[in-house]
Amino acid sequence: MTDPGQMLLALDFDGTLAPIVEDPESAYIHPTSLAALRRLGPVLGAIVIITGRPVDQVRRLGRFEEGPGLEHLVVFGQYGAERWDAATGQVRRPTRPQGVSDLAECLPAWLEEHGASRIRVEDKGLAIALHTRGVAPGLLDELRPQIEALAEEVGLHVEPGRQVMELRASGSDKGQALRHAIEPTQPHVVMYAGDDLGDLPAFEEGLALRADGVDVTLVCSASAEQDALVPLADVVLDGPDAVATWLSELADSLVPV
Ligand SMILES: O=P(O)(O)OC[C@H]1O[C@H](O[C@H]2O[C@H](CO)[C@@H](O)[C@H](O)[C@H]2O)[C@H](O)[C@@H](O)[C@@H]1O
Repeated sequence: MTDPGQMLLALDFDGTLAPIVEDPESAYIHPTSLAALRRLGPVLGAIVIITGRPVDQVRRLGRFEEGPGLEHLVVFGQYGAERWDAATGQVRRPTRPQGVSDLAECLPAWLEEHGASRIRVEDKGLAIALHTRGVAPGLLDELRPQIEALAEEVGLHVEPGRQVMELRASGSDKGQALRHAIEPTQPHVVMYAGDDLGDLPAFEEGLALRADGVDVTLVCSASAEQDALVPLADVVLDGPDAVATWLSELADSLVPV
């Protein structure tokens, strides 16, 4: 069996470690996943979270610092633009792009003008997310051409997700984040789990690593909402509950009792 010290476990947050809920502020990590990660932390070569969330938010919702085991966790936030290293406490947080400030200024009037004031706005500093869960399902798809035009006007691009569209600067994605994550340890085994379109670049990076001889397992946290990762996945699990069971079984198999 491969030495667990040669393994890297990379995980998306929303829809994979945390169940999808209406309010993004209360999407806490699944307790069983957290318990499994605390057991795996001391034995695996590396555990990284690669998320669209800001690092500060995912640190709070992930409860990683409320107990032992994850002292070496690294979180790549905002699709890799931000990075937090638990071991050093260092945070890389770029300044807010001008386009995001411009967007924040014109967005309330734009939403009003497009009959879309029900859309919930999440300002993430480096990006602005437009959410319709629970308020206006389908509205983002209807307005997609107009949202793309707005993004272009302020020099941003659209990152679509599960009942969300984020307007953010180009220059980072989860594939690049995964590449950066493996650099320090050059693991022989890489496991990546995700659920949404934003995870596709990481899956593609996983396939490239596999072609280079790395033992890669791609895990899809499946939902009725998004199936884009299914054809590329080695393992398809039924959402965050099943991911929690998978992580517990991984811990049972790798961590000495
Ligand atoms: O890369 P991720 O960790 O998956 O983050 C992607 C976005 O997830 C969040 O939105 C999603 O989860 C919400 C809470 O469950 C849900 O209400 C929403 O419909 C989902 O799209 C988050 O709010 C975004 O900022 C993240 O970028």
